[in-house]
Amino acid sequence: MPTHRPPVAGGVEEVTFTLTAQERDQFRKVAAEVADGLPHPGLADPALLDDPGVLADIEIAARWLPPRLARELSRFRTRGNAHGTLIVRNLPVDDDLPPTPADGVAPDWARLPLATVAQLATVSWLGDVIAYADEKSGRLVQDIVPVRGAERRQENSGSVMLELHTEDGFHPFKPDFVTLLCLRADHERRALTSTGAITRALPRLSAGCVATLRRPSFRIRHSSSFSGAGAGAGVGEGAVSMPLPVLSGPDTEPELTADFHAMEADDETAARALDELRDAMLAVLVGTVLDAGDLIVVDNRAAVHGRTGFRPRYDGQDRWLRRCFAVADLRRSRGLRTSGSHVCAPLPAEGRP
Ligand SMILES: O=C(O)CCC(=O)C(=O)O
Ligand SMILES: [Fe+2]
Repeated sequence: MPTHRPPVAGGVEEVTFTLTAQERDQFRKVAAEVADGLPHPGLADPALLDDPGVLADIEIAARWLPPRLARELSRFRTRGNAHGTLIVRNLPVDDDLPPTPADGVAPDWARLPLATVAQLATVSWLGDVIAYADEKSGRLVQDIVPVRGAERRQENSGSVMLELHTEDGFHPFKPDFVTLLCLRADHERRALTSTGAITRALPRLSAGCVATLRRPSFRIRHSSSFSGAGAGAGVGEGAVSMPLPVLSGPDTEPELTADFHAMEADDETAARALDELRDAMLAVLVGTVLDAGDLIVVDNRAAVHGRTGFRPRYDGQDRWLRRCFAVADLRRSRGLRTSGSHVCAPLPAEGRP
């Protein structure tokens, strides 16, 4: 069960970048031009967008993004910031939105050409897009909506508080960046997307806690979304990762892999260290309600993210985000992908490629 109290909204102003109306129109023009040329003939499955020609066209068009935005994205990719989070407001999205899909899957990405191209163009400044065959059918751009019956799940289809987590922390090729583009806020604007950065939590941790978190004494249960409908023949629900450290890398700016719902500690000391980390994270958490056209980028190595609870109505106007991941180096996952594809095959049974 989720255990954290909601963050106080705010604290994100210093990492928020808002496009002017003129910049949004410029971006809209670039995205619309690419979108008009899609889908390319011969796409294996237009729903997946997993086509090198399409992605190359989007990447080239992304060179014409408003320069202020390109500079922000480039700076965030190379240097990061204190919150491990960048919020971009006022991105172009499609005016004529279909109803929020009740089953969690939009009819076809081509129904949302502007939002899709705008998100992929933004992502191309962060790295290479990546997806996983055993999660959301391997779609490069995934729909995140509340699903009836899944309310209490610790997944993005739920609507109770979603516990702080590293995205797909159990996966050897987990995303380096998670992007969430909002198409619709929840009715009451209660859903706060929250992030907690390790560099801000670190000064609150005891030396003993840090030393323990650097031991490979933690395992992450595979997300249940990795074994749901449409999943491949991977290890599935119930599988756990290899033992992992929570912290790795440089002393002052370590990398973080944590999940306060799905992470298991191997012993009492490790369990206490994880509790201490959670308390420290709660003290530094920042949160924001995403509105239509807002995109949050989380550096998945620097920060954990989660979401407060909200009340879906299942009336076609529910909260709707679209998610897309990037990695700094796609080649590392070559053993799990067929040539030209950005989608990783299901993990083999031992949980390693
Ligand atoms: O709904 C949100 O704001 C966050 C969802 C989330 O963690 C995800 O889709 O990875
Ligand atoms: Fe997430």
